[in-house]
This record gives sequence, C-alpha cells and structure tokens, in this order.
Amino acid sequence: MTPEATQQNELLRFSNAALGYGDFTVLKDIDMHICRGQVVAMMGGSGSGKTTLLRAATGQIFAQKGTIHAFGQNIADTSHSQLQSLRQRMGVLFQQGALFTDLNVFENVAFPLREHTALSEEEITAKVLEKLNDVGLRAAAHLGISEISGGMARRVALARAIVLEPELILYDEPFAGLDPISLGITARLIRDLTNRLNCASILITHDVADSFAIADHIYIVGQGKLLAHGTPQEMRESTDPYIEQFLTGEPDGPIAFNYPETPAFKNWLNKKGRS
Ligand SMILES: Nc1ncnc2c1ncn2[C@@H]1O[C@H](COP(=O)(O)OP(=O)(O)OP(=O)(O)O)[C@@H](O)[C@H]1O
Repeated sequence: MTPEATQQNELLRFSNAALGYGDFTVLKDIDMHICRGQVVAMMGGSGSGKTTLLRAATGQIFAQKGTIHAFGQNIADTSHSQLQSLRQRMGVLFQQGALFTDLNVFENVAFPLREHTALSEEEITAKVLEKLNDVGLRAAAHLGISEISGGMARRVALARAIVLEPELILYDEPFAGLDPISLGITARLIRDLTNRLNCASILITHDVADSFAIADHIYIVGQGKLLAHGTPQEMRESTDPYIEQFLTGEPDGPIAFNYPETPAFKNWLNKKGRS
C-alpha cells in the first residue's frame, strides 16, 4: 500500500501521546493506530487507562504531550465545530447503553437520525429497520424497552450507535455482563459489522477469549504505558510475565492488585492524621 493509501485508511493515530487529568499522567509514550476494516482491542487491568484512551480518541480530553489524529486531523487543533463533525464520524457504545425508556426500540434507534439528519419519515423507517436487521432485532422494533432483555438492549444500543454509519466505532466493555452465548454473538456481530460497513472498531475489554477471536490487533496497557501490542497470535506467544499473567488471569504475578499510592493519597492520609 502506498503511504497515501495508508493515510486514507488510517482513522485514528496516537503518536507519542501522554494522557491524563490535570497534572496526573495516566499513560505516556502511547503509539497506536487503527485503519479502516480493522477490529482493535485495547486491554489492561482495572484503572490502567483504557477509558482514558477512549476519552482521548473522542476529544473529551486532549493529549498532555504528543498528538492524536482522527481522520487525519490533529484533534488538539480543531475548532469546536470541527471537533463536533469529527465526533459525528464516530459511534460510541458505552457500557451502560443508556436507552431512552420512554421510547420504544424503533424510536431509540431513530433518535440520532432525527437529531442529526433531515431524512424523511420514510427514509428514517427504512434505515432504522435496516440497522435493527443488522443486529437481528427487526421484529422487535415495536417493543418497549421494559419488554426486552438486557442482551437485546445492548444490541438496540449497538443499532443506535451505527445508525449514522460511523467510520470509527468505539465500544466500552461491550461484553461486560453478557452470558457466554450473547457474548459470542456480540463479538461476531462487531466483526461482521466492521467488515460490512468497512469501518474500524475499537473495543475496550477485559475479555481475552472473545476479543482475541475477532481482533486484528491487540494493545495491552499497564504500568502507565503501552506494554505490548501485536496480533492475537503474537500476544499468545509472548513470554513477557505481565502479558502471560494478563492472558491467563493468574492471581500472582507482576500485575498488582492494590491501587498504587500517590502523593495526593499520602497528603490526604496525613491530613487524617494517619500514615
Ligand atoms: N476524571 C478523572 N479525573 C482524574 N483522574 C481520573 C479521572 N478519570 C479516571 N481517572 C484516573 O485515571 C486512571 C485510569 O482510569 P480509567 O478509567 O481510564 O481506567 P480503566 O482502564 O478504564 O479502568 P476499568 O477497567 O477499571 O474501568 C485511574 O487511576 C483513575 O483514577
């Protein structure tokens, strides 16, 4: 592929990025990218910075150092309206799908179209039914949110996330709380949608088996940095003790259970008269 073609296909790139909040840096030296047609999984222990990465990708927080490019544009250099249009090219599926309980399944999926497009009622109906069909729920269009199961609600939220046909879809813990069958189906669905829409999908997940089954590339964060990345096969073959512990879920190893003590915590404890 020529460099131009690579650039066109590249939807998101972190270059030597440091990410955090105020003076607190959660992750540094982050280099990663994702291209059209790819499913990428971002993994790491609790509090390692996965959600922080997602916030940086959508421009909710800016890089403390380095750059983040979305669709070829440096997010830090965009105006408010440019950032809004970049975000419209992204679909975000939060862990709590947050459906509107006073709207039925159809209206939940139609909502972004009514908000952001001038499509006719007929076009909206066609598009919503098409997306519900994509997630296997065309015949559930008329149901109320209280009438569907938790797994179905996730799929409705997915249909809503893809209804504007985003080029980049970010999934925050898409498998959390799903039974093994729904989990496998959701994983397959993410892979199929990525192929069919020719978009890119980023999964933030703890689930090794299912994300490894569908991802093209895995990034593992921990200890404030990118620890490793590669294809699922390369990760499985890694002899790095951190990666091995992460993949096998062993309780003993380099991954600490305790949240590390920070100067802010020590100050707080001092004020309580403890040390
Ligand atoms: N708004 C915030 N202000 C300050 N610190 C924050 C904020 N949000 C998160 N953090 C801190 O950033 C670090 C990374 O948090 P983040 O939510 O990105 O982790 P995570 O990998 O998504 O964790 P989990 O898997 O448990 O959801 C944590 O130390 C957390 O306390």
